[in-house]
Amino acid sequence: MKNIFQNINTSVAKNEKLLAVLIDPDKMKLTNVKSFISKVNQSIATHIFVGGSDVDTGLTETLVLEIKKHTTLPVVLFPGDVIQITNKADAILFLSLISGRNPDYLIGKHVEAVSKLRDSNLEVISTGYLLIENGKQTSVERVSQTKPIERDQIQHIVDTAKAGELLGMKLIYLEAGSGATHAIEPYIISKVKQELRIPLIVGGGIRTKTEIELAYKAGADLIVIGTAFEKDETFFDHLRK
Ligand SMILES: CC(C)=CCC/C(C)=C/CC/C(C)=C/CC/C(C)=C/COP(=O)(O)OP(=O)(O)O
Ligand SMILES: O=P(O)(O)OC[C@@H](O)CO
Ligand SMILES: [Mg+2]
Repeated sequence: MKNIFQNINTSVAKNEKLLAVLIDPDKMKLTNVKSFISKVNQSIATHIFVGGSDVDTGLTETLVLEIKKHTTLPVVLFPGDVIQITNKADAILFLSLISGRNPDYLIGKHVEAVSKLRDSNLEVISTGYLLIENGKQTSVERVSQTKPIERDQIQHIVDTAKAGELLGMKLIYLEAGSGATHAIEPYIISKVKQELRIPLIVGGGIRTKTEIELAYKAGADLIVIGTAFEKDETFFDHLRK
């Protein structure tokens, strides 16, 4: 048992900040995994997330197995759909898209997922997932057919996150979307964090060390970065342990 959620909570209590590298099974070549993960291992990353908005069947499991050959970091599924579930990972963010009003992404996919989760050893971590408007349409918006919350609707963002906590969700994830033009702004992070007692994940469009530091300072407990590493692996050099 890996106790991934418990370890996140312990880090938050000690004010130790966490960083997840997001690997998209659609974009990562299996032959590149070894060298990519060796860079992850030498960096301040604490978690590896695996997922995409739109991934073909089977790709996720093969990728997770390859990643696990090269690291002891926890591998957490961050699935856009049920077909991305594999029990070869350590945990799954059981996302409910609470910024939207599509029943399939609030509860429907979850019911479908149970037959796969029932017999697996995956640690299931209930996560309230909020898509925030970032200046361009995101894959999540397209796939889920939902509208993100406008950036200036601060109270609605805060109330949605808090509603997730009150429903018993274990984590809240503020998502600007992969490759977002505007990452979640620090003042939004800090408003949400002030209201929450549970850990806060922030991702989408974060590309620089300064943006990472500002997001941590505002109250992000765990930051997720995918595109910046996909585009330029030298970014890892700025994030050495
Ligand atoms: C309950 C299960 C198992 C599945 C549904 C889970 C839900 C509700 C997901 C929310 C909506 C969604 C499509 C999320 C995708 C999350 C994700 C992996 C984003 C990262 O992918 P991108 O990087 O945006 O994808 P591209 O790079 O393909 O654009
Ligand atoms: O790819 P980037 O823009 O880093 O976004 C990471 C993640 O939050 C997307 O779901
Ligand atoms: Mg992506």
